Amino acid sequence: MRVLEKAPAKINLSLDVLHKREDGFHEVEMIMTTIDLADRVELVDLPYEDIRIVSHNRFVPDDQRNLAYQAAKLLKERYNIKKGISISITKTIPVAAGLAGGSSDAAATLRGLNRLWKLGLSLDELAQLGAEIGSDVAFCVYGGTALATGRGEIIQHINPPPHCWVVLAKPTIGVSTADVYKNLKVDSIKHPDVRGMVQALEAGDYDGICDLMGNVLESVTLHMHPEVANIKDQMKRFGADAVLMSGSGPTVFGLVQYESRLPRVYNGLRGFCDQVFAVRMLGDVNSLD
Ligand SMILES: C[C@](O)(CO)[C@H](O)COP(=O)(O)OP(=O)(O)OC[C@H]1O[C@@H](n2ccc(N)nc2=O)[C@H](O)[C@@H]1O
Ligand SMILES: Nc1ncnc2c1ncn2[C@@H]1O[C@H](COP(=O)(O)OP(=O)(O)OP(=O)(O)O)[C@@H](O)[C@H]1O
Repeated sequence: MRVLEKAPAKINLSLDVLHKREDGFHEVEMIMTTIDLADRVELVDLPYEDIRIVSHNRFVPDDQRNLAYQAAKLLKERYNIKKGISISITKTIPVAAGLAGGSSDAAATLRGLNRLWKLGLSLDELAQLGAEIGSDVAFCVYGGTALATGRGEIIQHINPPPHCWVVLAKPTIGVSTADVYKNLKVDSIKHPDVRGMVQALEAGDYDGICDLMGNVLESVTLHMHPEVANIKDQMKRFGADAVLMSGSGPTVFGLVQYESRLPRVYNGLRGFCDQVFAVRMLGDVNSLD
């Protein structure tokens, strides 16, 4: 049998860090939403007991380092599944970009294997398993729009952002999430108004959302890679309504309300960056169906 799952990227409309925890992780408060930039995960039964990763992207590991591999292994062990699986990942989401590509592939693998192996698990149960793989995986299991707290695994669904376009530009550098958190100076953070962002989303207030966008990890990544700040400036100059770095970066995204403005932002960025995308928000929780 064969199962196909879409694995969309996320952006962080707001990302705050409250403090460093005893377990080494950081306590966060962030707003995440899925966008229509997605990998494709295809799951096919194998006639022998093994987990095989097939990917034609040279930056994607094809062994136990792959988060999709870890998702399959976790389900096999937890539910004593004596079956083999081939996981083909067609990447569209740039790797190590702050867009949760690997996490979304893992989440898609959890959803897909739940169907293929008829495990009957709820999304909440899959999200709990996902949290064992990585902090962003729980959100990616549901998709949609959410307030994420804890180390990112406690998910509260909220209203999707109003209809708009998202332009993304990824510089050629890759960024290590662990390095960014390690270099964050927790005591000198200027905190974004995450709860205000929840209210703006609940009210469908596009201008409010634009005004309240903020990400405390920017200070670290922009310091390490000044070209990210340059891309932010260019995106603003070309007419995006609001511009922010996603997650630990280095991808920068800009919101554009009117389609008539999109070509100027998109084409302007193409002069600076190899990887530029213009996509829709997919912020509705049912967008994975
Ligand atoms: C930056 C974000 O992508 C924003 O959505 C997430 O906070 C990171 O999520 P992720 O990549 O799934 O993170 P994980 O794979 O769980 O952790 C990678 C590393 O980032 C650091 N980390 C991650 C999440 C968190 N709340 N605090 C941390 O300090 C830890 O050093 C950890 O070893
Ligand atoms: N399925 C996968 N796709 C891409 N990278 C993967 C995958 N599985 C494991 N990885 C490893 O994870 C690293 C980070 O890749 P990923 O694209 O998930 O980063 P990210 O978008 O910054 O994640 P996040 O936003 O959750 O911090 C890569 O360098 C790669 O070695």
